[in-house]
Amino acid sequence: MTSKIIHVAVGVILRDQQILLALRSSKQHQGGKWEFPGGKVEDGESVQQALSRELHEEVAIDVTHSQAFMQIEHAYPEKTVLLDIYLVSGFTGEPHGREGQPLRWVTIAELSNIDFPDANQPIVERIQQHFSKQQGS
Ligand SMILES: Nc1nc2c([nH]c(=O)n2[C@H]2C[C@H](O)[C@@H](COP(=O)(O)OP(=O)(O)OP(=O)(O)O)O2)c(=O)[nH]1
Ligand SMILES: [Mg+2]
Repeated sequence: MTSKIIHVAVGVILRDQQILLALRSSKQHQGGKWEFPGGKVEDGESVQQALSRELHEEVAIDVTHSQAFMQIEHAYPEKTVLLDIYLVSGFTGEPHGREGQPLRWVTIAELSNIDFPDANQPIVERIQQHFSKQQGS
């Protein structure tokens, strides 16, 4: 078993106070779960370059505004991932699943009821905190 940590660029894509999710295919690691679109950072790429590339490849959007949000390291039995999560608040194009994967928009409250990979629980909590503070201020 390899001890290499897999670095993943993850986009929390926002539009009209909703967030875009994609269904991971049954053949993928954590298949059948909903995810924030994204993928592995390749050698020589910055995380933001990887984010832009992955979101273009997976959901056909071009990122125009993103900001670092949080990082999570999570050990699954078979691999350890470092999720590098960005808020994507500006993009061009209309999202669609370019790899045939279903997409859905959910409200921030609805995130609590989604079947995500285990690593994602702290992301959901942080998003909900972040946006409840913003609304209250
Ligand atoms: N994109 C994404 N990956 C996540 C999330 N939560 C989580 O544990 N992961 C894990 C699952 C995978 O082990 C890894 C991401 O890999 P990926 O399958 O998206 O990578 P990729 O797009 O480069 O795909 P591939 O070319 O290897 O098929 O991170 C999430 O919300 N979004
Ligand atoms: Mg991916």
